[in-house]
Amino acid sequence: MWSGRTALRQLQRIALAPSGVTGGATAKMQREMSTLQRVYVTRQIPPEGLKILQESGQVQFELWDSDDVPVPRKELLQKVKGADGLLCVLTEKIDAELLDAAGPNLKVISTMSVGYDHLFLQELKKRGIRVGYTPDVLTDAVAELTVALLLTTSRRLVEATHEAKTGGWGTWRTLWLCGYELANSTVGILGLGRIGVAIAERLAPFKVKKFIYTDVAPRPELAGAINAEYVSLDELAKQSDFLTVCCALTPETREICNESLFSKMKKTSIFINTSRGGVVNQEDLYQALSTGQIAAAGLDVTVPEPLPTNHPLFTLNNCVILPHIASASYTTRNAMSALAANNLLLGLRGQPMIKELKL
Ligand SMILES: O=C(O)C(=O)CO
Repeated sequence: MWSGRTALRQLQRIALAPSGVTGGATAKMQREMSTLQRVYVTRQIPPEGLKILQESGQVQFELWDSDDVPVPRKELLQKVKGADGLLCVLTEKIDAELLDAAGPNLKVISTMSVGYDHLFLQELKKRGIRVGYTPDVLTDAVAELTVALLLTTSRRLVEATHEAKTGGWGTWRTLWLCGYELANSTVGILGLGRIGVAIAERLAPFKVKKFIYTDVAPRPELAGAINAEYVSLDELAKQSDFLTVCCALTPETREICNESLFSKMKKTSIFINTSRGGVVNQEDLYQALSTGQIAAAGLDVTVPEPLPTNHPLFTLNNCVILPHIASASYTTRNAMSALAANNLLLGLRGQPMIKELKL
């Protein structure tokens, strides 16, 4: 095992070398490296996580040294061969094909995300592969962004700045660019977890009248903190002035926001989604928005991502679309990176991870 600054610098050089290049490692160092566990990192992750891996003295890792494009699937399948661990982000499908390509050494997957719909959990369970993920550290950032998106959508900020910039700003008008306010409103949360609670805590000071939520079962331990009432999905749709989706994407929640849900919502309701695009039937949402069935929608997530610029949803003034940035603060992305790295190292040492999925 290397120790000291020279070895660390050498390890960093190897870790950060472009694919397949092992810098200027000597034969001795290469022998020592062969005792380190092998890890592939599918993205240039934020520096805190990289530093943890580099300074661990536990792993040698290669990474896809870009944040602008995901690692091509072919390259990924090649690079995971023989790896002990994989640190990935949500753009990589971790399925049977990838696990077959990796082979029997693979013991740990650590995803730098709270969502895990890109992981084929049955396959991972079958093969005894442990999974780390990054809940909690992103709750504040996601809740903040959800509130920002809700206000941007309900108070028509994108339309308003566009009008101001492009000459649409005439005289002060009595009903021009009017939207909907949170005061005295009912806010519905579809899927109550840490993020839903954090959103409600931030919205409460806006004088929301009532919080309601639905989930597979009541969650009194969470709902108590925000005084939220458990209702059916139908009631959630009927009563909510603002309906915010916070559930994970699972077979049960796929396209749960569809024509049936939108048709029960009020014409004045605002729909917000910062969870996963797959929970929404986008054709049904387009219909609901374009026919005035609901007032507006704010989406941070879509199917596919990126949403093609010629997608019909982009033609609507009452639809605000963000490029999946809910957790995108420097603090949070570094915290996610560090947690993903620590989960990986702990998992590879056979110890409990800080945040591990129960498979
Ligand atoms: O972590 C996730 O699951 C995201 O969607 C990005 O923060």
